[in-house]
Amino acid sequence: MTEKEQIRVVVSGPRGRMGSETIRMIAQSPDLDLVAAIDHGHDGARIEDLLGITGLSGQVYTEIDACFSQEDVDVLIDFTNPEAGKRNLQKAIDYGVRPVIGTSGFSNEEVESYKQQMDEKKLGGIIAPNFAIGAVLVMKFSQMAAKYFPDAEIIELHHDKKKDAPSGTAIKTAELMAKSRQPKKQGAEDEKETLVGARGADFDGMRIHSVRLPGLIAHQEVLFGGKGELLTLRHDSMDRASFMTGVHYAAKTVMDLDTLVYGLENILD
Ligand SMILES: NC(=O)C1=CN([C@@H]2O[C@H](COP(=O)(O)OP(=O)(O)OC[C@H]3O[C@@H](n4cnc5c(N)ncnc54)[C@H](OP(=O)(O)O)[C@@H]3O)[C@@H](O)[C@H]2O)C=CC1
Ligand SMILES: O=C(O)C1=N[C@H](C(=O)O)C[C@H](O)C1
Repeated sequence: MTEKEQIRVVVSGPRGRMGSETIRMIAQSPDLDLVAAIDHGHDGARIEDLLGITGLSGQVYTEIDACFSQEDVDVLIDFTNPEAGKRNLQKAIDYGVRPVIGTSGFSNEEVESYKQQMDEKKLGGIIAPNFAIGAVLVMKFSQMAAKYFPDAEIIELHHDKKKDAPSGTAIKTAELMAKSRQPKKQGAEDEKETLVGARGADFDGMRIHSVRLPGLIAHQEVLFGGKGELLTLRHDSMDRASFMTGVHYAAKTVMDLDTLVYGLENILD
């Protein structure tokens, strides 16, 4: 691809909070071209009519096969739900389209099986639980800190329309921390919950707490306790624009990858 060529992008979940933000980002990015959108309704509609934004190119497809066979597509960006996201990712692999998946809810086993297929095809792609640079840095810093502070708890806080709990970001953070942390069951040996769920979810002995409130967007705190000290790492997404630098970077970077990467941190310099 020459520098002047645009990357041809399809967005799945165009009416959603993240999908519509992604479309606005693409419209402002000279290196990206919005080719089409995948929705589960509105087949054949113009994307600009669907979103009420003038000047957008491309039409809506309800059938991803029809979209990928009729349009020339480089990259699929998916912000839907776990079921649709997995279906769309598989279709992208089948058609040789590079996936950029922001949808949460992929297990490590699923990521591995998609990676094997993509390795065979030498197809680039990314699944990223969080595209905000600050959130990715908190994950990295948490991994560093967990080596020295095995006593840690994660509190993730999101808007009350979020369907999954805990967040994909919290799970990925805990996975990274588990790589450097000595295994340890968090809390008192003989602690008992007098109200079920009071101590949150258990990940490898660490606790994860999910808060859902109107007014929130996406936030995470990782607390580390040691003798006489407390370390708190916190990230706040106050606007969904916070994810767009990472989404844009991922859409460009997958063009030069020949495998599936799990986590934005693995493609940052
Ligand atoms: N990686 C990251 O940085 C981020 C990831 N996320 C994740 O992205 C996902 C979406 O979040 P968000 O935008 O807030 O959610 P929304 O519910 O606002 O958007 C999801 C959209 O997908 C649509 N949809 C459902 N099924 C299909 C389908 N089969 N094909 C096409 N579109 C479909 C929904 O339509 P309808 O409402 O009609 O069902 C809806 O418009 C979540 O998994 C969330 O966790 C969110 C923020 C950042
Ligand atoms: O649903 C959201 O909003 C978010 N979902 C992702 C997650 O589950 O981690 C990323 C971010 O936290 C926003």
